[in-house]
Formats: sequence, C-alpha cells, structure tokens
Amino acid sequence: MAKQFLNTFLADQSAPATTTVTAGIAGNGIFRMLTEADVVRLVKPRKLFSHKGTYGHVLLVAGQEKTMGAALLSASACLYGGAGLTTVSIPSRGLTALNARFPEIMFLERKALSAPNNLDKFTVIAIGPGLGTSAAAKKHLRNLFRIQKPLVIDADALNILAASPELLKKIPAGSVITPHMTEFDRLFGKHETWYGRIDTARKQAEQLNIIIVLKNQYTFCIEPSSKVSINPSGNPAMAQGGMGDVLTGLLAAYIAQGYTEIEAAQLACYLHGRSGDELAKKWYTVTATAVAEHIPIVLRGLVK
Ligand SMILES: NC(=O)C1=CN([C@@H]2O[C@H](COP(=O)(O)OP(=O)(O)OC[C@H]3O[C@@H](n4cnc5c(N)ncnc54)[C@H](OP(=O)(O)O)[C@@H]3O)[C@@H](O)[C@H]2O)[C@@H](O)CC1
Ligand SMILES: Nc1ncnc2c1ncn2[C@@H]1O[C@H](COP(=O)(O)OP(=O)(O)O)[C@@H](O)[C@H]1O
Repeated sequence: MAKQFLNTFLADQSAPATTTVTAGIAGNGIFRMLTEADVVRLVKPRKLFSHKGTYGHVLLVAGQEKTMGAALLSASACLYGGAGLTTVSIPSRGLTALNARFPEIMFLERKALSAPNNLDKFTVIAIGPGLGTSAAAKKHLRNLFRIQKPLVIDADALNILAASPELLKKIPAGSVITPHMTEFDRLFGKHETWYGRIDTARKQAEQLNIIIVLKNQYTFCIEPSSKVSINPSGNPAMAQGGMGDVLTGLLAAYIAQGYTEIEAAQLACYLHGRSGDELAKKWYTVTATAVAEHIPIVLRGLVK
C-alpha cells in the first residue's frame, strides 16, 4: 500500500505534513491503520464445545426515562456482537420495552449496583448510554469505580466525569472510554485542532493508563503506550443518533468474549463501520438498529 499521511484522516489536516500512517496494526510506527486482514486475524472462531458461559457476561448500566432507547440500542449490540449473556441495569420503567424487544436479555435493579458481590459474575461492565447525569447516576459510576475492574465508559458517564475531575483521576486502570469530539473536549479541555486533540489523547491514555476511543469519521484507538490505530471503516450514512451507543455495546461484547480491551476496541470500531458500509451500498442512510443487527452477517462474510 502506498504511504499514507495522517492528514488524510483528520478533518482539518492539522498534522505536520510529513507524519505518516502505516497499514496494519503490527507496524512499529505510532500511527497505524487497521486493515481487514488485521480484523480477520484478531477474530477468534466460536468453538465447537462451547456454551453461553464461554462467551462472557456483559452488564450494561444505561438509560433513563427519555433515553431508554440508548440503553436498548447498546444492549442490542451486546447481543448481535455475540456476548454469551447480557444483563442491563435500566430504570425499571424500561422493563416492558426491554422484555418485548429483547427477551434474550436480563435485568438488574439499579440498587443492586451498590453491592460489589452482585457484580462479581460479570465479565465486563459498560456504563453511560442514555444514563443521564443525575446525582444517582454519579453515585452508580462512583460505586463501579470502587470495584477497580476495567470498565467501558461512554456518553453521559463521560459527561459526569467531565464535571467531576476528582472522579476522572480514579478511573480504573485498563478502562476504555469512547468520547466523540465534544465529549473529549468536555473531559480534557477545548482543542482548536484535531492534531492537538490526538496529542492530548495520547498523553491522557498514558497518564490515566486507559484506552481512549476518540470517535469521528475516522476513529482513533489510543493505547496506554500512546500508540494509535486508525479505523478506516464507516461513512456519513451512519451519522444518526444512537450509533455510538451501538459501538459501546459491541466493545463490551468483545471484551466479554475474551479479547483484550484494545483488541475489542479495534474490532468494535472496524465491524461497526464495516456494517454501516455494507448497509450503505443499498440504503442512503442506515439506522443504529440496522448496524447492530447486521454485525453477525459482516462477521460471517469476513470469517469463513
Ligand atoms: N435514542 C436514544 O435514547 C438516544 C440517546 N442518546 C443519549 O443521549 C445522551 C446525550 O446525547 P446527546 O446526543 O444529546 O448529547 P451529546 O452526545 O453530548 O451531543 C451534544 C452535542 O455535541 C456535538 N456532537 C455530538 N456528537 C458528535 C460527534 N460525533 N462529533 C462531534 N460533535 C458531536 C453536537 O454539537 P453540534 O455539532 O450539533 O454543535 C451535539 O449537539 C447520551 O447519553 C446518549 O447516549 C443519543 O445517543 C441519541 C439517541
Ligand atoms: N460520517 C461518519 N463517518 C463514519 N462514522 C461515523 C460518521 N458519523 C458517525 N459515525 C460513527 O457513529 C458513531 C457516533 O457516535 P456518537 O456521536 O457517540 O453517537 P450517539 O451519541 O448518537 O450514540 C461513532 O462511532 C462514529 O465513528
């Protein structure tokens, strides 16, 4: 593949003109582009002698009355992403919708989140889509931080952290945060350029010992080592509410299935965008629901 420049992937072409991107995540450079071959190599086949326990259990803490849809979208991505079991902790008013839409998914009352013993059985916990930023939501986030297991943190959970810098410093090591540009700037300060934003993300990933999935047309997955992988899939047909909620559910599903946090982030970003790309061949715009539902078809096409 011809040498690529970082500016190809930045909306404002703000990087030094000579900064290059290598194809393939195995490359030694700082900026590496994720390829289909990387993804095919990463995907683990489902084993003959396996059962739901083999593929992990996601707990998703999401939703409030006006944004229950975000919780359902995220939960659907856990399901279509192949998690063995999915439990959602939503306000109980959302239960009828949950049971009607996804009978495969289980429910955990919000008050159960304050007892760490109730959380032991989950392989991974994701928090944020449609959660709101109430005092109760903040309390749940704080409680989850206390168990010191890596979390997937998105949307309103990021907005809570942005308003509570003391809590941001306590983010469990190894966690994955998935901000879009505005959420990122709320967390780490306003940036005038994309290159500046990526520079801050690299420093923060190292300092906080977390993975930052900085979402945009091209999404950047930044490791604690400050290496960056760039996801090339995705398209403007996907620019609709709920799309990030689906990405979060996928990411949690892949962690549940035993991928490392960075592998899960890379897989989730690539497959999410690829699903949108395949759908956009037929559809002028694609919904978040459709992107989630198409994920197993994408994987079947990639992994024979
Ligand atoms: N069906 C449901 O229940 C849904 C529920 N949802 C849930 O609602 C909660 C709050 O989400 P939210 O969209 O209201 O606020 P938030 O994401 O902070 O955006 C605020 C402003 O930021 C900007 N901006 C946004 N995205 C950007 C991007 N990618 N790149 C760059 N900029 C971007 C944009 O500003 P603009 O560009 O318009 O000036 C926008 O107006 C959250 O928990 C979420 O999970 C949603 O997922 C929708 C479906
Ligand atoms: N034009 C685009 N090209 C590629 N991907 C896009 C585009 N628009 C949105 N996406 C993807 O959709 C997701 C949007 O996330 P986010 O803004 O958090 O959505 P929401 O809060 O509505 O769930 C990101 O993963 C982003 O990469």
